[in-house]
Amino acid sequence: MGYDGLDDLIDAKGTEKQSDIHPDGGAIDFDFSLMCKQFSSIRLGSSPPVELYDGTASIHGDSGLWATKICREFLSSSVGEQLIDPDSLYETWHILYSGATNMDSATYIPDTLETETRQDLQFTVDKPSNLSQHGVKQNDGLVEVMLDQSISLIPGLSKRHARQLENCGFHTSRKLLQHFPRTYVDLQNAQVGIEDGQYLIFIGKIKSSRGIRASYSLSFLEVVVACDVVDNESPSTSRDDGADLMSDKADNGRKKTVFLHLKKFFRGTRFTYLPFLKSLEEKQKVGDIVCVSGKVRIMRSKNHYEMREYNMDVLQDEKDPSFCAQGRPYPIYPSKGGLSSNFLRDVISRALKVLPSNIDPIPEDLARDFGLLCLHDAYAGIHQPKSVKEAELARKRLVFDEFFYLQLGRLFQMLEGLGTKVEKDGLLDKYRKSEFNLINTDGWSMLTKKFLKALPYSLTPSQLQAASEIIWDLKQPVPMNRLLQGDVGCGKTVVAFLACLEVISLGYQAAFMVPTELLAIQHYEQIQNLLANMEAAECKLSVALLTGSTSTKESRLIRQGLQTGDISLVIGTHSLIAEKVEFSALRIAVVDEQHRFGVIQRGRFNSKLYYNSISSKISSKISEDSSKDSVIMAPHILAMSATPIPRSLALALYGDMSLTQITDLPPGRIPVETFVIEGNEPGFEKVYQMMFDELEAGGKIYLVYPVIEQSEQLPQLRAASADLETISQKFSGYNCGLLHGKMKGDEKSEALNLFRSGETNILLSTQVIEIGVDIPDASMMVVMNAERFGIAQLHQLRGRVGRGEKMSKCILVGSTDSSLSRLQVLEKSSDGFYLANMDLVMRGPGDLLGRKQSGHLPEFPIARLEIDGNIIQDAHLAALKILGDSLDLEKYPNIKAELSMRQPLCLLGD
Ligand SMILES: Nc1ncnc2c1ncn2[C@@H]1O[C@H](COP(=O)(O)OP(=O)(O)OP(=O)(O)O)[C@@H](O)[C@H]1O
Repeated sequence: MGYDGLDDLIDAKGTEKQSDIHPDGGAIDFDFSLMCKQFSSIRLGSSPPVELYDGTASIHGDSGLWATKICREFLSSSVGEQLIDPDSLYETWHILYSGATNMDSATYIPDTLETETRQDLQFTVDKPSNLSQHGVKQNDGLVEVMLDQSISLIPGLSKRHARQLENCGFHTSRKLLQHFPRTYVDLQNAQVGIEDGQYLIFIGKIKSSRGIRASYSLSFLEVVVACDVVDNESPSTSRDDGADLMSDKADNGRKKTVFLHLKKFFRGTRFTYLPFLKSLEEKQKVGDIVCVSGKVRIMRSKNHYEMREYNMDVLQDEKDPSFCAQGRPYPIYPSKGGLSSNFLRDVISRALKVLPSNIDPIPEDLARDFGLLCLHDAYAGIHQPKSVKEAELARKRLVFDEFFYLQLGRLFQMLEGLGTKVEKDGLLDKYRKSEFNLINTDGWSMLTKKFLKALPYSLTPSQLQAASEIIWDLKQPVPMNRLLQGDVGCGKTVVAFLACLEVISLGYQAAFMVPTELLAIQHYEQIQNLLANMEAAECKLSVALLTGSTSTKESRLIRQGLQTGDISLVIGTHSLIAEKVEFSALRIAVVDEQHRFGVIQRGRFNSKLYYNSISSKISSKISEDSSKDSVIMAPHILAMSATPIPRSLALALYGDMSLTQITDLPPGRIPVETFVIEGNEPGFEKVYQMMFDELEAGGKIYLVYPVIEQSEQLPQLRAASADLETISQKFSGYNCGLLHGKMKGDEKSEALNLFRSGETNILLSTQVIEIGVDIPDASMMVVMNAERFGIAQLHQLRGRVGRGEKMSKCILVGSTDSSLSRLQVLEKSSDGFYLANMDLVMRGPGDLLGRKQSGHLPEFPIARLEIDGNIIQDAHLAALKILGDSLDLEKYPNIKAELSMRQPLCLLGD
């Protein structure tokens, strides 16, 4: 045959068949069964293992035996088997062996690495001294777990390998264990049939185990497992009598035996030596019943299958093989920085094997109360689940942790800002009281009561309740941090005004920050009108408007007024948080449409106002009647959100806030009639006709466009500026106006005022009107290219009409037929919370909140806000429970340590 021996044959095969270098990187992919046909000394199936390399044994025999002996002793000695990955036996052996023989660094190249990294990534041996560091150390009662120790301490990882993992962001075991499977493939029982590339699970008997030297620097272990499976092709098959484990008497005639060739490859000269290969072989005991799962590849010989990516468990006698062979999820990981899914699975499984069971900082009883797995089981369950249910339970626990530490961090930070236990308990109490049922205006100041009386309408029960809740909060010795939510047009502004008046009546100041100048002007005019209704002269307050367009002279005067305390209420844009603006006695800051401001901005706003209000207060020594406590108190914050945010999202974004919801609408509101129409020629004809009818009936129309100017890139989008002429011609008897974000401040308010007064009948606008614009007699809205907007955004836009008592219409013009179905949800519902939830589920939080705000959402590696709403509520309750029990977390040192490790506090931005 032209070969001197088997060594020579394998070496020659390795070099000859370059195409056989596996694309995964370097492992030689020769078909061992084919070779058996050529070289009769190798036999498969029931044949006993063949001592292939006796010749080399004489060269290294002594040191090999010595090393194997030490290796065995080493395993049974102090290090303890539980800390050693059975698969790393060869590596442990290597340490000892290399000490004796002083060989080059040994390497193991898992055949699971992607090509580009495969050459660089190598498993070598852990120093035994390191192994002991993987246990749990008791340190002053603190469980110092391995989770945050360096990745290099995972047994069997070479320095290079650890470095590569670190470069990909896996600095610690925690990082690695939190690299969650992207998906699970359905591992099926092989009895259903075997096809190339399938993930299957088998029960079989080990027939042989061979460590084979393939070349001077490459070796591999091949374990052959015989399994009985149903023969779908022929009714009767000759069977190997050793492989009848899965036989079912009824099926006896239709079974066949298949042979699995489980292969692991090793690169490195020292892995080609006999003692090492022997030690590999010995780990797999011929005759053992095993459960093997992984991906099968068909070999050239019939009924022979190769598996390079596999798990193998030896079954104990008492285990029911059929149970073990049940299908289960098989994790597939997202590859990262060139580390393949298979490689990551290998390393994660090593990390799991040394993961101590008592790593959970959360007390057992709390975990039980919320139906959670312990942390150890959760990591095991997510990475190596036995069932989909187990994976789901594990996921639930890990999602809970993400939310829990976020909530805990936020609440903890809030508590840290408070002085006394009474204040802290009071704050926690507030969070616990999700329902505040008391409507009580008795405690309100005279000024607030007069304002209430002078309103041209009565507040709805829900508005009254919200105002009661907020005003009650204002009287507490703790700064309020509250989010006021409600559907479009429910009347949040007036509730916020009531809160402002309450603090003003006590001699303090209020600031009202809104995201656009238009809205600032509108609010300013609205409060002036409402105050004008009040009879008593002493009720005349000094109110100022401060925006980017305020002249330098005027803004200097306003700043002076704020500093001296002459101005009681200032309404403005983010100019209010400019460094130069100082307050004399700021007591409440209202942040309207607060999700338009980034969290960082909000934080800056809070702390700035706090600082300024203290500094100016102390220096000017005004408000003699204020108690010392109130001097050092931060201002109350009332945030308002017009986009109804599902509670889960609100907790994630504003976990540090108490929530108040206005759940009803002012009386007499008629739901806006909504139509979805395709934007083709007949569609537009219909739309124009409806517009004519509306104008004839004395209505006012908003025409909303996705863009200002026509663009060459997106010619299908209708543009506001470009359409002005067309629409003006079409509706020649009526006046058309234009409003968009690129116009100057005064141009914008003029356009809006003309529309408000009725001089303009049709206002062509971009989505700039989405926020807060309140023109009660606007009765129709047409949204062009409506599919470009999110559901929640369209609901907001639609909320600009139907604010009076007139029946209003909203027409959503979709560009294509296929875009209509998504829009139709708006035809059916006018409930903002329902629609926000739909948007959350359909498009995720990013689209619901818009890019700016969603950029401030904390990162959740595993949680999905759209489906994990219940878990975040549980986490919120659990955080309250823990803090209620120990305000400074001293009773829960492990939780405190974990909290600081996760660093959720910086997410607050303040
Ligand atoms: N109880 C009420 N009865 C009648 N009208 C009311 C009542 N409360 C508020 N309004 C009026 O309803 C309109 C909408 O109020 P407001 O602008 O405060 O709503 P909003 O909740 O801020 O809505 P949006 O989020 O759309 O800005 C205003 O014209 C306001 O005067």
